[in-house]
Amino acid sequence: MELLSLSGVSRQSIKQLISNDYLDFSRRYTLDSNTFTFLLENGTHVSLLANGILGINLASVDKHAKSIVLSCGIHGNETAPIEICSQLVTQILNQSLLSKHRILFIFGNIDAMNKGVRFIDENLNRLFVRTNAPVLLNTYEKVRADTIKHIVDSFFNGPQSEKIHYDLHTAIRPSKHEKFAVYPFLHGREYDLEQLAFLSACDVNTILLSQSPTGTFSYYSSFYHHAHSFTVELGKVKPFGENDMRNFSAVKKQLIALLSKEQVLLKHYNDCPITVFKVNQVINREHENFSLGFSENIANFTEFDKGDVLAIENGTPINATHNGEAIVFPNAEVAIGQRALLTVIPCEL
Ligand SMILES: O=C(O)CCC(=O)N[C@@H](CCC(=O)O)C(=O)O
Ligand SMILES: [Zn+2]
Repeated sequence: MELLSLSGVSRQSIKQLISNDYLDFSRRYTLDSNTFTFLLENGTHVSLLANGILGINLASVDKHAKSIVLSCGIHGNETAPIEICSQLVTQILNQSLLSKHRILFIFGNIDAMNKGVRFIDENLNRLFVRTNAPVLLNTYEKVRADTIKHIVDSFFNGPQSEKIHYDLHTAIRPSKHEKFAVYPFLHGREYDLEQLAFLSACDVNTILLSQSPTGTFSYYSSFYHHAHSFTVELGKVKPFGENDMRNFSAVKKQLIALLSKEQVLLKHYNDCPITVFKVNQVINREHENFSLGFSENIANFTEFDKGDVLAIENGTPINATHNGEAIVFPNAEVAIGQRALLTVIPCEL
């Protein structure tokens, strides 16, 4: 799907296009002017800040209002989260959902969404870094990451309030824990048990504690803005229209509660059936000659024993260091220098 220009289209028609079908609008049209804002009858301010990036603001500042970023489509073929967010936007625009909080809805990689692929030139979810290094090649994703970072920075630098970011994904392969979340490395800050109880209410009962900085979007908002941030994996990648939305009813219900209530009522963390893992190894592909030590299509969280070969790089094996060490996100085809798999081991919080 080629993006169409909005130049020459009246403001009223743009408002109608956005309100009729926001996902379709985002996939079809490119925003030429800087921003486009309109007001709903219930007082909600809606601002289109860039292609696929929509800000929702309250009529008046409320000291309880949280600042919530819901991102999806950072990988273009991970469609279920895009459909969930698009349904939430529709409910806000048709005023069946009144948000009590500031929200930023982000469809990450619009071009990749339109082509049904993970990315166009490079993995967008490795580009959430701040650097002064000269840009050698301005890929679609580099430009998009800059736009997203800029908008997220001004959103989180707005009114001081609780900051939350759920970056919603689906995984390439099946998983022994269908829904799970990556808790970015906190540099010594405390884990937030209420956040984990919220994720549990969303049916996300497996948490991976990252142990080092990364270039992911959730790490970016966590590190630079001290937001409660997570990469949330909601199931397996499927094309648009093929997701069984019943699998996401808990997450959708909880997101609606989060947006529409001042405070969501949650179980205590100790009463949630949460399993916690910590990252044990981050195995990067450093050479052309790199292969996995197991079949490409085994499920995430498949366990290995100490000494088992997890990958072979330039003839050198990389082994599991613990019994029960499990693999997550294996992908031998990543660009050189990027993460080819994670391994995790169970831990306590
Ligand atoms: O299924 C896969 O191999 C990839 C799924 C995915 O996109 N995962 C994220 C995780 C980000 C994080 O570690 O926080 C990614 O790889 O970008
Ligand atoms: Zn993803």
